[in-house]
Amino acid sequence: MPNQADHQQTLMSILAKLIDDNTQQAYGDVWQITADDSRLHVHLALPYAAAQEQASLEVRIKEALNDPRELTLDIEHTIEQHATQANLPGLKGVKNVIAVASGKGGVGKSTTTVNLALAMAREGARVGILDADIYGPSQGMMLGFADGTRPQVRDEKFFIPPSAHGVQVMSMAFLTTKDTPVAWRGPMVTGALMQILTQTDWDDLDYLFVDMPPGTGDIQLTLSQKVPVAGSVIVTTPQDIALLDARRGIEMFNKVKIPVLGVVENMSTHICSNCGHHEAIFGDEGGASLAKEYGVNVLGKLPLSLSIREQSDLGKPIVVNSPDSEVTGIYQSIARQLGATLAHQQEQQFVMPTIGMSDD
Ligand SMILES: Nc1ncnc2c1ncn2[C@@H]1O[C@H](COP(=O)(O)OP(=O)(O)OP(=O)(O)O)[C@@H](O)[C@H]1O
Repeated sequence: MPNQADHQQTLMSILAKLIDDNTQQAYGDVWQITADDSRLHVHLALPYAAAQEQASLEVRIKEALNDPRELTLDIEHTIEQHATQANLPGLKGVKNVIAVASGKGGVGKSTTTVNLALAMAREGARVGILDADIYGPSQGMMLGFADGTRPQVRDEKFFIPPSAHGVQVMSMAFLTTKDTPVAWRGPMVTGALMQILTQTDWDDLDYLFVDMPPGTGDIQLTLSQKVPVAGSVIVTTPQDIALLDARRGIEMFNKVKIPVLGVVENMSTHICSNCGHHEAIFGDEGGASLAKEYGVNVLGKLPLSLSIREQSDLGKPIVVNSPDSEVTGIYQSIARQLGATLAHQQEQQFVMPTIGMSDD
């Protein structure tokens, strides 16, 4: 009969070999077990947030350990600050900026950003959104902010971002009126955005998602050079033309040495509203071949879904409005993989200095 300590060692080695669905690698040495005659308490320490995996992990752990004792699991996360391109100084109050970009407009970049950010918050991370989509800022509307919402201002200089569903949000739309000129020239756009970015009092964020303007022109390139970004996500639809533009997006980030953490394929399949059948109208290999070509992962595929559109339009994105839906499950999985991918970028593991935001 093995003694208690040996037995616990055996259980730990079983858990170490368990595959983390978010990295497709074994979890390794991240477990602790405390036990008595009737209870087994498992502690999991992760470098990314994964609260929504609690129930499914409990089931997997129970199966793997095959131990009759009552099992409890707690998942702890510690999110590090990661390096930025060209070692740009980070933003005060923000550990990691993640740029969400698309090679062309209308592919669902803003919808993906908002749902991804909300999903990340539901995993337990502290999250913000900056709507940098200056020509069509839609984050305020999608998060249900009333027209005319304005951030509070501290010391006549710093914006305090309003929150929705636990996510801090800043948007050019909060600072402009319908009379503000929309024909911004490039330098004005980047200047205004950098100002919003650095003059917002972000409150202790693990991730700030930046909803980039669509495309890969001068504005996008300048932003990619100036905003201190830890990683990027490319949103595309599966049509060849969108994929071509997504390639340009990846190449833009490669050029400025921002890691592309993955591709999200949006409007990937059509679900028949009569029978529920999924149909890949534009083929189902586009995102995968793009990802393979550039050595990045497809983080997930979202169907063309009426509820995604309707719920965003109502100011209640699907992740908060239908938290138990299949689509929300896809966003949650994308959020966890994104956090895990950033955390495991070994070469990006340095903690960078933050710029000071003096009050004078
Ligand atoms: N998976 C989806 N299923 C159904 N409708 C979607 C889906 N994703 C986005 N949409 C809808 O498509 C439209 C365009 O989406 P969105 O504004 O997010 O695109 P975008 O790429 O950010 O556009 P732009 O770059 O021009 O601002 C919106 O009406 C949105 O609700």
